[in-house]
Amino acid sequence: MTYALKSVLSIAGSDSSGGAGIQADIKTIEALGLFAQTAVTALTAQNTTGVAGVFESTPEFVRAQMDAVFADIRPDAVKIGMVSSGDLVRAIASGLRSHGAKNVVVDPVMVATSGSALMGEGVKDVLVSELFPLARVVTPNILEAEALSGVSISSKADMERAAQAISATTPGAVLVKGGHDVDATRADDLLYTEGNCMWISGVRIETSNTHGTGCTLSSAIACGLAEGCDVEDAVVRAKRYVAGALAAGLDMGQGCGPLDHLWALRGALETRGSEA
Ligand SMILES: Nc1ncnc2c1ncn2[C@@H]1O[C@H](COP(=O)(O)OP(=O)(O)O)[C@@H](O)[C@H]1O
Ligand SMILES: Cc1ncc(COP(=O)(O)O)c(N)n1
Repeated sequence: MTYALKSVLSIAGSDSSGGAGIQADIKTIEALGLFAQTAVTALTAQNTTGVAGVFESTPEFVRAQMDAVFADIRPDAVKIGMVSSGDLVRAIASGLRSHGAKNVVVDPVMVATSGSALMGEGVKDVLVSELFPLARVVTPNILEAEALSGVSISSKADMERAAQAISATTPGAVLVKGGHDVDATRADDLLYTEGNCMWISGVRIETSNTHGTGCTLSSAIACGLAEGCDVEDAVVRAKRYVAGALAAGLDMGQGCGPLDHLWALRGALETRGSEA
């Protein structure tokens, strides 16, 4: 018997430490049973404590990767992560348009969990004008939502105001993620679609090992969309997957450590790890 899988293309940066970026995306997509393809926008020299260097791909070479992917195994959804320059954003937008890409999830990655900047000055405006119009979902965290909306966020009402402002820049849904600060016991995310606010609730898991949560969430959302879920279902399922990966208790590295992307399969694997 032969078979095919639904495929998700991740257009994002490589994280040498394996917890975020392209590496998180591939692990997530494959763990959820889909087929991962990639277009690498940059290499980062990074670990759980910070980013030591960034080596950007050229816009032409990102486009060449996209063309190669779309010409053969056509992706059912596309996730966009770290894009560090305006020229890269423009090349990606042009590629998405000419291939008629569907189910585009844009994660407007600006700063790594460790605090290092991943986006150049002025790139935010190009991201908004070029990529947001093509998105089915955009997924800013609190800091990114503040930068995109100009609303300073310290409450759930502020998250709603920011989402409303951002939604003026995209035909897609806006998911403002609640992983940072607003509530000490909850990690509730706000999904803003066509003028409606819906809270996707989550209990805050007590851990500092959150490197790659946003990358993991956005690629899991892309998986749901690739499988034909509506946006709400895709977000609910993705949030459940991230919560499991955080709650698993993986503890590695000296800073904000990675999640366990294979948490749901761990019992079936021969390698079960050892106590940290
Ligand atoms: N400590 C936590 N417990 C439970 N869920 C979390 C926690 N931290 C983040 N999340 C969830 O992970 C996802 C990514 O959120 P966030 O960490 O805000 O994004 P980013 O990685 O882009 O900063 C969201 O669904 C958020 O609610
Ligand atoms: C290459 C790359 N892309 C994205 C992130 C953001 O990670 P997070 O999901 O923790 O916000 C990262 N640290 N490195």
